[in-house]
Amino acid sequence: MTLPWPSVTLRGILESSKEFAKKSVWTSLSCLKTFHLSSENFSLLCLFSIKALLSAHDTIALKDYEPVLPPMPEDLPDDEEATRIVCLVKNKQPLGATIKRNEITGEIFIARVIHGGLADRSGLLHAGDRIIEVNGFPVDGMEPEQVIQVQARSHGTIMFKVIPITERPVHNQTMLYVRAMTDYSPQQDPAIPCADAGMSFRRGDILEIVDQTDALWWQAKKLPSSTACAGLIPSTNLLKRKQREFWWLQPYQPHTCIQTCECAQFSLCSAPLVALHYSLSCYSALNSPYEEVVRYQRHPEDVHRLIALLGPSGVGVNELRRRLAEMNPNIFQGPVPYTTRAPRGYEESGREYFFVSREVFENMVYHNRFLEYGEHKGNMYGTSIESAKEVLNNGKICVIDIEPNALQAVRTHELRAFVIYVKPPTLERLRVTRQDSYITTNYYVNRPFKDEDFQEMEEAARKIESNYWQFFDHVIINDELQDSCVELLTAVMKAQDEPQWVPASWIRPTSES
Ligand SMILES: Nc1ncnc2c1ncn2[C@@H]1O[C@H](COP(=O)(O)OP(=O)(O)OP(=O)(O)O)[C@@H](O)[C@H]1O
Repeated sequence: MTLPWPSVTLRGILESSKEFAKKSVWTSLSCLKTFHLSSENFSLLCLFSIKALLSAHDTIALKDYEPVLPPMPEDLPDDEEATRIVCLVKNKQPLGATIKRNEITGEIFIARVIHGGLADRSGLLHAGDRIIEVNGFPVDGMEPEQVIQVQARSHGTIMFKVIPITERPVHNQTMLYVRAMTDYSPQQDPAIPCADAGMSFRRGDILEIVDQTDALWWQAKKLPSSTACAGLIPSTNLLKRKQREFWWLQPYQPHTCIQTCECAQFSLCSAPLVALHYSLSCYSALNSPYEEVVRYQRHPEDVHRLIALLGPSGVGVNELRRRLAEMNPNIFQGPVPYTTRAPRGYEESGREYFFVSREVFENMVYHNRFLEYGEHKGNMYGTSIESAKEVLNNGKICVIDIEPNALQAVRTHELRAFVIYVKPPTLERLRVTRQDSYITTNYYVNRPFKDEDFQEMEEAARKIESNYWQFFDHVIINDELQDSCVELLTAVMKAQDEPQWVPASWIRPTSES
């Protein structure tokens, strides 16, 4: 689709090319004179330059440029500067603007112009402009849907007569990048001004917010972005409001489609607020539907980022962590855990475990010094923040496995965890790959996998994904063990050496922190 050109512009191209040719000739001549070339060379070069310029001019002048725009209307009103005629070339792309009607006066206005869309790129239509005519049809008093029909009927070009907004508000847009903490589908949102102009996203997606001028509807692009055109998404405040309403009004029903809304991308701006389904299962999604992020690359002299592995029981988190440590124990290391059990003969405090009394352990729990802790056969076990930091301060890469409830404790400024989710492959692939593997459960140590184990693993994975997907920096499907080890090593090195999106609060204070 080509850019919409106002009719004056094509003519302008021809005029400016002639002007350019003239100017270039004079510039060339004066330059050559300045360099005191011999009169013979000077006249030769002049000849070449003139020939080339004239030939370029002739080529441009002989060409027919498509499409041919309609002539400008002759009956333009006297107060001409008050109105503007805008001709856009129609193609399959939507116009990239929404309209609204003043319910008292019946006047039609441009409600918003979508960033990077056709109207925006023309630079000729702006939010607040009043539309008087579309293709010669006066639109005052029409319903927005009727206006859409008028513009939909036109072929080739579409002409708007508008009264430009007198004082366009100046918005100093600051670039904002966020990680979506919830799913959103404009097609399931009856409140969106125009579903076709909306942009869907999933938890964990990185969004570039290109326009926050509207308090309710922001414009954003999903990264990495292949499109120039932004889409509408609910603002933080709007999502929070909907989440609160939904929280009070409805029992949790996953993925309920309440109502679908059809509308062309040129539609009424305001719509009634209807309670929506958003994933509310995660506490932090309720706190903030978007997490502000920044691009962060670890400085080679900084401590490494913590690597946190997470997955359903039996998927192979320990196996992968063990193999990674074996690859190079000088680089990869786990933190030394704490326990209240008595040391065995060969064990040394600070090597296998830190052996501490229950009183000391409970004191550490009280002061939030554990990333995770639990009780097993009457003894307490736990991984402390200090143990992880000690590995990192020694210049090594600390690799730990965590339960989902430790996510908040590791996603901090001091540990800067890179979270890797280990996902089971399909049931068929589990049956094939785990034929010679053994599982340890609450009741058995090392017994062969059964089909029920695989089903439980799949079910646990579904729950983890539906609640925590937004926190995963990388996902490994643990199918063939060897491939997973290679993928893990690659991801771990990328986390340390390549730029990553991290919460902005890790780098600088934010309004949320
Ligand atoms: N890709 C794989 N192919 C075959 N066997 C695997 C694979 N990954 C792990 N295993 C095996 O599956 C078994 C369970 O793995 P592991 O103990 O690492 O699970 P886990 O995720 O740490 O579970 P838990 O948290 O319950 O300890 C082990 O015998 C391990 O060798």
